[in-house]
Amino acid sequence: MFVSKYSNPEFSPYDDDSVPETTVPGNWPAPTVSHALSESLSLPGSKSLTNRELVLAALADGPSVLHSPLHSRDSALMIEALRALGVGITEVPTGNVFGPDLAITPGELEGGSSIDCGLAGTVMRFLPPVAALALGPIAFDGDEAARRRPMRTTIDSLRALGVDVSADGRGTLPFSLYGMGSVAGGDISIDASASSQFVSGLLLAAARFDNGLTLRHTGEKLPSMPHIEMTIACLAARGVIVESPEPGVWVVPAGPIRAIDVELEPDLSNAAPFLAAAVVAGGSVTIEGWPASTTQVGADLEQLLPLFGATATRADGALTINGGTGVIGGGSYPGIELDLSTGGELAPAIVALAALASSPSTITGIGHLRGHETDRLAALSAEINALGGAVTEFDDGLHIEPRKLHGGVWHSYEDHRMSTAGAIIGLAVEGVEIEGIDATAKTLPQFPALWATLVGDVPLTTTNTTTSLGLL
Ligand SMILES: O=C(O)C1=C[C@@H](OP(=O)(O)O)[C@@H](O)[C@H](O)C1
Ligand SMILES: C=C(OP(=O)(O)O)C(=O)O
Repeated sequence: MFVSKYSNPEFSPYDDDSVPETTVPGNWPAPTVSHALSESLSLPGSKSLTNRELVLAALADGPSVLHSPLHSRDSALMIEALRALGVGITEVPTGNVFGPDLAITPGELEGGSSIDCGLAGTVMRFLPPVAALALGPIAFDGDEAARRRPMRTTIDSLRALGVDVSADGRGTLPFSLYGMGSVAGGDISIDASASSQFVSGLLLAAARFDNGLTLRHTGEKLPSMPHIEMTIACLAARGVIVESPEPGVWVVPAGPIRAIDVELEPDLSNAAPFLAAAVVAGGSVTIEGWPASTTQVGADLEQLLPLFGATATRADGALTINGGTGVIGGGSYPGIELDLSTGGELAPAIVALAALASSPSTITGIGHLRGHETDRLAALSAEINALGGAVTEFDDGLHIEPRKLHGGVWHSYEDHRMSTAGAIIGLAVEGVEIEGIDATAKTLPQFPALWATLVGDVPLTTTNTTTSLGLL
C-alpha cells in the first residue's frame, strides 16, 4: 500500500465508537449522509498538470519551481523516475497542507535505470520518449494491473523514430529501450485511439528531438482531446508552439523548452465525487480555487452536474454545486444521455450518479476506459449490479436503469475512481463497504480525510492530512 507522507489515508469519517462493522476487516465503510451538505473544500494539485510540468521542467533549459504540485502515488512515481534519469528534484517547504513545492534542476539524461510506472498512465506513456533522449538502457515496468494497459502505440512510435526497443509481442509493460542520447525525430503516424496519452507523451518530448516531430493520428477516434490541448497549452507557456494544420496532425518545432515557475491548479477531475455528493445529499458543495479558465476537463462538471438537476454557480474563484433537496432529502433527479469521449476520467462519478437517478441513462464514447486502471465499464457494471442495480455494458459505453440499491462490498480494482464512485453511491445506500480505498492514493491520498470533512463536518486539519509531514 502506498502511504503518502502528505496524508493519513487511515483517517475515518466516523467517531471511534460509531464505526460500522464491515464484513471484511480492512474494508472502508462508506458513510451515508442524512443531512443536506453545506461544505467548502480545497483540493490538491492536478495530476495531469503536475506530471506534465514535471516532465517539461526536467527537459527545460534551466532550473524551475512548481508551486502547489500534487503529492500522490502518480506524482511520486514521476518524481522518482525523473530522478533516476538524472534530474534533480527537491522539496521546498511552504506550509501548504497538501505538501511542499518542488524545485527541478534538469541534468544530462542518463540510462541504466529501471522505471516503476506503478499504475500511472502519465508515467508509462510520457516517460519512454524522454528516456529515448538519455544514453543507455532503461527498463519500464509497473503494477500487475499496469501490465494490462495498452502500450503498443508507445512501443511502435519509438521504433518508428529509430529507437531500439525490446518488447515481447503483447504490446504492454514490461519493455525496455536503449537510449542513444538523441532522437532524430521527423514524421510518424500512430494510432492513438486507445489513449490520448500516446499523443501527449510524444508532444511533450518532441521539441528536444533533433528535427522536432510531425505526428499524425491515423485511428478512427481519439479520446480525451482536452488532455491533448492541455499538453499543447503547457508547451506554449514554455515557448514551444505546436501547430495543428488539420485535425489529428501536430507539428512540434525543434527548440528549447523554456524553464518557468508554474502554479498548479487544483485537480478538477478529483472534484467530481465531492461535487456529485451535493447532487445526492442535497445542499451545496463548494470547491475553492476553481480556475477562471483552464484546460482541465473537470471544468465540464459545471455543465454536467446541472444535467442531473443541480445548479452550478461560480463566484469568488470557487464553484458551488447545489443539489436542492437531493435524494437524501426525498427528491429525485433524472438520468442522462451523454457522450463522454472527451472526459472519460469523469465517467465513474457520472455513472455513480446515474445509478441513483430516477430514470435511465446511457453514457457513450467511453470504450477506451476498458484500458484505464481497470476495465471501468466491466467494473462499474459488476459493482453496481452486485448492489441490485441494472447496468448493461456495450462496446462503447453503459446503459443504466434505475433500481433500488442495497448495501454490500464494492470492489475498487486498484482504481482510485472506482473507490470514489463507490463512496458516492454509499452516501445514499446503507451498508456499502469499499474494498481497496487505498487506491485513492493514486491521485488524492487525502480522499478519506476530505470525505470525512464533507459528510461529517470534521475539519480538515494538520492531524488528518499532514500527520507525518513535519512542515507545520
Ligand atoms: O494525459 C492525461 O493526463 C490523461 C489523459 C486521459 O487518458 P486517456 O486518453 O487514456 O483517457 C485521462 O483519462 C487520464 O486520466 C489523464
Ligand atoms: C485514467 C486515469 O489515469 P491514468 O493517468 O493512469 O491514465 C484516471 O486518472 O482516470
